[in-house]
Amino acid sequence: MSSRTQDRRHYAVDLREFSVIPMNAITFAGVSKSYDTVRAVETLDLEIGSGQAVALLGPNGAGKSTSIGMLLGLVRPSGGTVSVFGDTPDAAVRTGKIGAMLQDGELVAGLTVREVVEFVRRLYPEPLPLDEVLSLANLTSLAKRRADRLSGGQAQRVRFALAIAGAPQLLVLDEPTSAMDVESRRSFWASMRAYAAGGRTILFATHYLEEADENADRVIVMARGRIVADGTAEEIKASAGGRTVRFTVGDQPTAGLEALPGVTGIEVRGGSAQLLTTDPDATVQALYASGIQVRDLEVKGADLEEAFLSLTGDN
Ligand SMILES: Nc1ncnc2c1ncn2[C@@H]1O[C@H](COP(=O)(O)OP(=O)(O)OP(=O)(O)O)[C@@H](O)[C@H]1O
Repeated sequence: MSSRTQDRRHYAVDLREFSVIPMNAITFAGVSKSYDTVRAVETLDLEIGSGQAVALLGPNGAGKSTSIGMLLGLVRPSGGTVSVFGDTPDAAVRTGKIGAMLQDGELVAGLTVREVVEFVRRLYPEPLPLDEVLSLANLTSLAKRRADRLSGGQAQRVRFALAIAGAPQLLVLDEPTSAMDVESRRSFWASMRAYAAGGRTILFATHYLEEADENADRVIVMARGRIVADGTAEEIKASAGGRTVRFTVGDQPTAGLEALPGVTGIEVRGGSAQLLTTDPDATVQALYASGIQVRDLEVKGADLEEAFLSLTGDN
């Protein structure tokens, strides 16, 4: 075989491998983190494919920020390895593959919005065009304003602009809308979706369940350092009790409702009862057979809030 044929074969094999094995954007393999006696993250195994928008949802202290810190190379894991597009977090940050918007971060005093964004853009090898960054972050009309004289929501938009300035393939946002009012939040998520539309990967931590529901393809719920659920918002709702059955019960005794088939939770207040159930048909049949006089019966999907509380054990 000539060396030329050998070269060509080698090339063909490489190409095939490249197309068959899609690279994960994020891999956590057996990752844990302890701060002295506090076990912030238990053994975490997680793969996030390229192009997904993923919400990391969980109550205070669940381990979200610690996981994000490890992803960005800011926190060293106590065990396991984190990789980003096959690289270490440090290398991925250095080469501009990750952009991040963290919970705080002062904006440079005395510079305009345009100057701050331009300054950061220039740190990256292949940044987005300045006008595109300003437009994506909804900052075009604020470009000449001083960055240290903005409202909380406007300052968050500048932080978002800085996070996308280097055209990162992975954008990581830690509770990005915590200081925003409803309107700012809506416009922020529109910007985020516009950025994600180019096949980029987004990971964001949030306490707001409706944000996860509306903006993520996949929702990962963490509690006490562990993943307690992982799926679409719909799957998570279904896995945590599925449906609610509501009805008016008046002042009749309600003992025994919790024992009806499928029921995983019950709340009785002001003459109305609400049952969380995995099997609404069986629950309703048994309810009618129980002798309780049921009025205004209604069955609907549990919302993500109920699912979340049930999964994290915070109810
Ligand atoms: N630098 C630190 N030193 C000691 N303990 C820490 C440190 N950072 C976090 N922890 C602890 O680790 C646990 C996980 O915290 P982490 O901030 O990762 O959770 P979180 O889900 O991001 O919470 P929040 O939503 O409140 O930001 C908590 O018990 C927290 O008190």
